[in-house]
Amino acid sequence: MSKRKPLVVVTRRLPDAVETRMRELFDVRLSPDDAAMPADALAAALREADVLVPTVTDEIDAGLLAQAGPNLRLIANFGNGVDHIDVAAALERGITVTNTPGVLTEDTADMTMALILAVARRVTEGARIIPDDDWTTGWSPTWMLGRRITGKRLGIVGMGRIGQALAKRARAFGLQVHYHNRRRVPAAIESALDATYWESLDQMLARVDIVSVNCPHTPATYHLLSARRLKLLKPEAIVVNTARGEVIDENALARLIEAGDVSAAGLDVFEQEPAVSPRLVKLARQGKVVLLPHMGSATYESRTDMGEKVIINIKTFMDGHRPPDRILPSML
Ligand SMILES: O=CC(=O)O
Repeated sequence: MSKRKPLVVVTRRLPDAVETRMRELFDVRLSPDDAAMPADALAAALREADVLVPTVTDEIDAGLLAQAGPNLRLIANFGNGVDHIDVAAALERGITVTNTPGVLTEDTADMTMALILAVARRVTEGARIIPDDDWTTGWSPTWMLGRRITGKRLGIVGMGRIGQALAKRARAFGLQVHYHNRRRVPAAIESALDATYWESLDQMLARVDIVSVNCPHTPATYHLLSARRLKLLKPEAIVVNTARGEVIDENALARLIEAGDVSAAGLDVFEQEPAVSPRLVKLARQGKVVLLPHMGSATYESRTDMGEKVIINIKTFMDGHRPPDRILPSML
């Protein structure tokens, strides 16, 4: 009697090469239309699948996990952040959860640097002027002035892989690197990055010109940049976030920018994606914030490599071994 092949259900379209490989390796059900999976379809997938491959757009909470079928053994997330999955509830049910770390580090750090430059030098605002036929006066000594970044202080909140990759880029741009992290990074890394550690996030925030959020969203980092902490920033400070919207109190940030207490922001992530606060959208129209639709890892290379990581995690798991990118309780 032939053994049933495990069913792998994928919630969104993945790069062609990844889908082709999955078809070769697994009994796979791919997304026909790339729409975010509605909750009832997600529940049905959890009931049927042996392996679920979700993305950040799938909210997998304890209630949904309670409906999982007995076959569901692995949730192989396509993406680094797993804050959309109740991992503790999954682990309690004996379901392994994996992610795709490492392969999107450089691209996300690039996008963070791009946002810093875009905000400080008004790149997106400037880029609209010619297509909108608004360049009537020609070059002017006092028009479209931004802020120099060379010599300024960058405060990185979360000095993991992406934070460190950002620090390298920032050094090349002549920024002074400061950071806050749960744990101080090893001295060799700190000295290679010429980075100054701040045990107190509050103290760092009061001293930096640019703050970049590069930590995961966990219960401990929810609204880490709270209204109180954002108020510690200098009025000319720029806030950048390519991690998760929930780490910043988005409404408080919008209020402070409206009041001129914080200068500007570059955000790639939001608290209620894909909905974005109308206040932030208004500020974007006024050129005070740059908003990107969650594009940090959006390169062909990252997305293909993420898919390969998902495949390796599934394959290793199916072969009876521990997949390399398991989320452990200590990471939650
Ligand atoms: O946001 C994207 C990811 O977590 O990989």
